[in-house]
Amino acid sequence: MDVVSLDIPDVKIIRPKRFGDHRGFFSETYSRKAFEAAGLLYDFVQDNQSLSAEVGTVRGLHFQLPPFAQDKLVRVVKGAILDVAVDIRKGSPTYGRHVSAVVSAEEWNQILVPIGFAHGFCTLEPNTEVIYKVTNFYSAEHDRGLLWNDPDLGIDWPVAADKALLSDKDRKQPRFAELGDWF
Ligand SMILES: Cc1cn([C@H]2C[C@H](O)[C@@H](COP(=O)(O)OP(=O)(O)O[C@H]3O[C@@H](C)C(=O)[C@@H](O)[C@H]3O)O2)c(=O)[nH]c1=O
Repeated sequence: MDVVSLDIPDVKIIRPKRFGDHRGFFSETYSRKAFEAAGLLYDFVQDNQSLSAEVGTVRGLHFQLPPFAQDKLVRVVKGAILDVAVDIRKGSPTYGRHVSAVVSAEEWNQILVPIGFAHGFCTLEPNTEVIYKVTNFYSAEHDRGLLWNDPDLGIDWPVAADKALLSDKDRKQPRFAELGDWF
């Protein structure tokens, strides 16, 4: 398993080994042992999967408030996404900044987005399936978001605002300037 830190080093790209043969391949997509050996201590409690039919589907930017805040380990089993993590840790030297990375079935990479980041992605291929592990249970009351294309965040999304496919909720998320002091 390879681990590479992004420009905000708490966000990491992980690439599990893949063993290919004439049948296809085998891969341990998550191993607590391998994570712990790399110094990554996470207690994942829930697995999620989403399918996005259209290219240019944007989900995000999302996070849950304490005590239901979640670390997320995100991978793609079909298609590709541009994944984005925004640092919302007040007092962090990179507060308000973000990192992004293409995560895809082809690359077989994963992105680790820790607590204190708002997370979102845009699909780059049709019928993209994203699977991710989280370290806390879903809580609708603690579910929060930020407006995906808030100019204050300056995220270079691969889709125009008038073409992006969004949930009703995500179309009207609050601006970064309205963000509370949660992390
Ligand atoms: C996230 C989530 C949603 N749901 C339900 C609530 C709702 O009825 C339906 C769809 O929820 P959403 O519209 O929030 O789904 P979605 O927009 O895909 O939300 C996800 O976006 C990405 C970017 C993340 O980072 C995830 O943590 C999650 O917030 O599924 C659960 O039951 N459990 C969950 O863990």
